[in-house]
Amino acid sequence: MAGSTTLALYITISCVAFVISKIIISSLLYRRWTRKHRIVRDTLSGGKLVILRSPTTQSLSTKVFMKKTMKLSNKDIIGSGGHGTVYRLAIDDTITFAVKRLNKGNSDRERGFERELDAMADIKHRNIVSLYGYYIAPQFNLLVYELMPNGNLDTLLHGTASIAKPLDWPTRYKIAVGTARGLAYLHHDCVPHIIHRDIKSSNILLDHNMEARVSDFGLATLIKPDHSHVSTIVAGTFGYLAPEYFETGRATTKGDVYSFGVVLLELLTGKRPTDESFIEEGTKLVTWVKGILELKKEEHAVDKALSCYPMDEVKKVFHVAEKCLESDPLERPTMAEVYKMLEQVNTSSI
Ligand SMILES: Nc1ncnc2c1ncn2[C@@H]1O[C@H](COP(=O)(O)OP(=O)(O)OP(=O)(O)O)[C@@H](O)[C@H]1O
Repeated sequence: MAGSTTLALYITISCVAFVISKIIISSLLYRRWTRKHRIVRDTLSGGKLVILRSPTTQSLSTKVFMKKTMKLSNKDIIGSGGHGTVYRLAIDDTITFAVKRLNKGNSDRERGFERELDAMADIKHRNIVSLYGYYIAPQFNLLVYELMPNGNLDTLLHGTASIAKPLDWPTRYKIAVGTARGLAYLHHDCVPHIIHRDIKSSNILLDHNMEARVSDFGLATLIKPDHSHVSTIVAGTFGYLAPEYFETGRATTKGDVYSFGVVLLELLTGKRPTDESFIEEGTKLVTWVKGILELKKEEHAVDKALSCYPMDEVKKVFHVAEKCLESDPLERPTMAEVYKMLEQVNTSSI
């Protein structure tokens, strides 16, 4: 009898200790979270604004932020995509943000929003666009990013008259290395690892220094090490998707490597992956370049807008792209290897 009373006592003490430790751990985690974030409830719109603590947001008045955000209009639009509209938000002469607005009512967008938050909240890297905060309201959600003054790579490479002069080779090379560095960080250094799933030139933004920043994590997948993600729908952008993705629907880091290979070809050739001339000829950028590389005639594929470039470097970058674009994903290098190979193309310029 005494034995069973002692046992009951032990079980009770263990349960109480377990519950207390859970409460302590939860409150410590909450305190850590609130130290990193600043939460403001906006009673007018019924929304919740979360500003992530950073040197840029330190002096930011949330009242001013909300007031200016609510006044955003069509004249402030800097871009739009499948997941929302992006506005330029100027708080004052020194503080500007890019605000992505996602309308509610579409569950895909909701999922995109949550994925983007999960994927981005803790990432701080020189080649990834920083998230400064977010706003959740009944009618719409907002993501607040650092503003990239030089826009996106797609416009810089393929845009029309508004672009003053074509990108020179050192800038293209720097963008290639920076993007590879950012992607290698997502694949290998983030916990959990992140598959971007929508690498394309319009998702590579340029800062004031023409340093590449990977953006748009709307389709990103968080994966545990050594696992790949299986999705039931084919997502991503036509022209950039790895061939195996159409068959398996499986998003893998090697799928991102393939898409990055397509971006390298855009930088080298100045052509879009779905250029009209390819469609007319029943081919595509990847097939066209592979044919030229087999003949060892790289100079025929180089962007005509590049007036002066070191042929040996260009050839090496074509070679890296070729490896990224292997049909068999197992033959493709990892993003860390791609970054290393690119870095070695010109050791003096980085
Ligand atoms: N932080 C930013 N700074 C400057 N411009 C930005 C920023 N974020 C997005 N943009 C601009 O807004 C455009 C739209 O961005 P968004 O991520 O919504 O869509 P997308 O990548 O073009 O298309 P999709 O979402 O369909 O893949 C970008 O191409 C870019 O030009």
